[in-house]
Amino acid sequence: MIKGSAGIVKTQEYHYSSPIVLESGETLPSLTLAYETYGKLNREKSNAILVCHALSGDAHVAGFHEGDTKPGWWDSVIGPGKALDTDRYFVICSNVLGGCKGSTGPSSINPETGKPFGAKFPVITIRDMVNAQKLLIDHLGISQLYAVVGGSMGGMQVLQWTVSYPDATRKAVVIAATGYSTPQQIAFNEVGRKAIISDPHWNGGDYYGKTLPTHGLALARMVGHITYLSNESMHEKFGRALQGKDRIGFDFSTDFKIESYLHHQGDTFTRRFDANSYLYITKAIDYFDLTKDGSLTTGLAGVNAAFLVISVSSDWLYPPYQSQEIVSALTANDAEIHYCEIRSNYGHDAFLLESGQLNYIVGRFLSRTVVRDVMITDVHTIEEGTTIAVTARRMVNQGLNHLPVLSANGQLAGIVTSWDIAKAVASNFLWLDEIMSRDVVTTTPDEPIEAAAKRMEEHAISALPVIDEEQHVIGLITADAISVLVGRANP
Ligand SMILES: CC(=O)SCCNC(=O)CCNC(=O)[C@H](O)C(C)(C)COP(=O)(O)OP(=O)(O)OC[C@H]1O[C@@H](n2cnc3c(N)ncnc32)[C@H](O)[C@@H]1OP(=O)(O)O
Ligand SMILES: N[C@@H](CCO)C(=O)O
Repeated sequence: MIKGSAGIVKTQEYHYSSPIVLESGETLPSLTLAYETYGKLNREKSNAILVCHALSGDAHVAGFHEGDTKPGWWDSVIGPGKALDTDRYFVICSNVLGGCKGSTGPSSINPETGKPFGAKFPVITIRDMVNAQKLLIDHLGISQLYAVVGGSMGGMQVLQWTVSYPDATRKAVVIAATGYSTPQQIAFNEVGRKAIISDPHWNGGDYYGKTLPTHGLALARMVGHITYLSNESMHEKFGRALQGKDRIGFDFSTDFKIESYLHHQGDTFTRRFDANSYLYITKAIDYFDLTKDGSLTTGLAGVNAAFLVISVSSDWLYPPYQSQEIVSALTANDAEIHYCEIRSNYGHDAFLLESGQLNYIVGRFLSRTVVRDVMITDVHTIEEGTTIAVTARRMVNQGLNHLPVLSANGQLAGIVTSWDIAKAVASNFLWLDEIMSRDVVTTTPDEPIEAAAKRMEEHAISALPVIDEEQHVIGLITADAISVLVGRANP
């Protein structure tokens, strides 16, 4: 497969000018979201994928800004032929509410005072971030997303989407995330926040246009960055190698490469990130908790999407057991769920680095079509014991070629086709039970579409009832629907 670039992109802005009530009960007077899009929205508006970014990401997820040599932060998985294939999908990414890359956040001007919000910005949550994204998606005229995808805090937003708006996305990809923040995660975030707040230049959050609290922010990033790596990857990358010297200095200057590396990560971060945004976004992460009455199963009870959950073997910040808890909760709720643990030494940041594994796993999940995706759910049925005359009239009036027959307890008992009816009339049969096929070939909602199509071909039939575990008919899939699917390029 030839993998290409999403090309040159520009960040756009969406303005929402009405007040927004936040989860805290506070109100934001208006909202701006910075966003980018890649690929084309199809006519049915059914191929949109929203990418949600992690703590320090932004809307520039793929392609290049004019004149730049470095692509967006997840360019390795977004573009023609990649997992989020921009030849098929319309990919959207927006900077989160509370961020500092074009969306409304603490560094934005408060329209009521004409000054940056600073620490007067209301505390926001992951749910608020998702509500803001929903406004953007509505603005783009998309009633249902094909998928929502994200790693780390992006994965939390994905889960929140499926809970807040159960019918607004068909698929959900949750990578290196959790259903709730643990004390250990909160603890690391609090150390970062304390580092910022203890910097005298933080000045109660009022530092815009003055000296910035870079020292505190760099320290916060250093602590955070350690949690994004793994013990193995640090060994591999740095070992005990010294930085620019042959022997240890017996002083407090930089000795080891790992120290120099962390200083570099801290320093570069302060050039691209706002300290107040760091405070607000880490708070949103800490507050994230989808459990209800202490149970994640209860918290995820209303979801409808098909899920792919991915964890990373060496991630000790969001360890695989947390992804497995999401999987258990979804399984208990009968959700369609696929789980995969990536083998990687990179630690938490593997979701940004393991492009080979991610392209394969996410690409397969996104391009996989199952019966549920194309079945008709508004299925006409008829009861056993009906006369052929009544059945024939029903089929003619509704323009039906296939009619599942139900027993008195609502289970599938047989099927009748217009061809059966024609034969029955010719042979003077009176009752449906005399002519219906009792040995019905069926399918289930999660069967891959290719398997269902093959079965239809083998049995030379043109429709399959879709049944649940209790033999109730929940849909119907026709050969016509499958040929439409095969014939069109976009999902
Ligand atoms: C969704 C989102 O999260 S979006 C934001 C994602 N991006 C970030 O978070 C940026 C911060 N960086 C990271 O998180 C990670 O570094 C990644 C995942 C993006 C990239 O990982 P890698 O490709 O393995 O890069 P690595 O961690 O080795 O860092 C390379 C940098 O460290 C520097 N470096 C390496 N060794 C040393 C050293 N001994 N001393 C000083 N600097 C060093 C390199 O020069 C390079 O600098 P540059 O980034 O300014 O060019
Ligand atoms: N590198 C990621 C880690 C948090 O998931 C970020 O900075 O957003």
